[in-house]
Amino acid sequence: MTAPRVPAQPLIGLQGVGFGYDRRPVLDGVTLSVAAGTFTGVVGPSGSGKTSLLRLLLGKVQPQRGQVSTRRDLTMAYVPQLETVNWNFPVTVAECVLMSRPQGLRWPWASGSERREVHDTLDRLGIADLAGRHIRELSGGQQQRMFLARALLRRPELILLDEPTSGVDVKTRHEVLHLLGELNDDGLSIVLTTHDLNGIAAHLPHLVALRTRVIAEGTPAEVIRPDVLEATFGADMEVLQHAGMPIVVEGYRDSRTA
Ligand SMILES: Nc1ncnc2c1ncn2[C@@H]1O[C@H](COP(=O)(O)OP(=O)(O)OP(=O)(O)O)[C@@H](O)[C@H]1O
Repeated sequence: MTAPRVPAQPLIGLQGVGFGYDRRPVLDGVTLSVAAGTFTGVVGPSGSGKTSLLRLLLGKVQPQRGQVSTRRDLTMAYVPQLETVNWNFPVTVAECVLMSRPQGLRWPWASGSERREVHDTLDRLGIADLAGRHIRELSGGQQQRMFLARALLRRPELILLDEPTSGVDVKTRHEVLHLLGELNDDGLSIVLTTHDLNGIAAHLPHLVALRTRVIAEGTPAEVIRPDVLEATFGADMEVLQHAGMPIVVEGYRDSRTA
């Protein structure tokens, strides 16, 4: 006889969360749960509250209404939007990655095992040969990988990425997505935000459409639908099906009736 399955406690649960920076609500009545081993994409227009949601999950800001329950001892790491980073900071890739350690060690003082760990992480992300480069001299895709390396060095169970593929080319976007898929297969839980419905969202197992509230949640087939997209982005979009995957055609009706 098999034991009854007890649903695993979520890593983080949001119940009826309301949040705003001033009196205007940025998030309202948001109920969500991040389960172990899941890979979730949060989609929504600019200003819909995606970054604020990540900050709530991280515990950087507190809800004004409702509750955020985080499993005790949960280790999280955050990969910021690249535009928010100060690239003039005079450090190499290896130093920048090493500085993510809680003790924030600079390279000259790193032990052999710390150097090896940095090298192995950079190697896994395919940028070990860039370890000695100044961070300003990296391409967008390389910068993204360096921040992923920084996050992974903290050995998180959950990683939160804010727009991880904005400003990178199609090939890099595929590589980043593939890499995240591999990390998720290895057990890492992932939440990312994206504007990119066709290039990213359609390829993820689970999506949340956000516009102040959760408009819809589910598989890409359940979320990437004209009614959900209209309610989320306020725009008329047609959705085609190709090889079992939704493809969004933006401005379809507008261009026909123009
Ligand atoms: N520190 C802040 N102080 C005041 N208002 C803020 C602050 N950060 C964000 N906001 C406002 O809160 C709203 C939601 O912002 P948030 O960054 O969460 O949206 P987003 O969906 O991540 O947007 P984007 O896709 O453009 O990054 C926006 O209207 C924004 O101007």
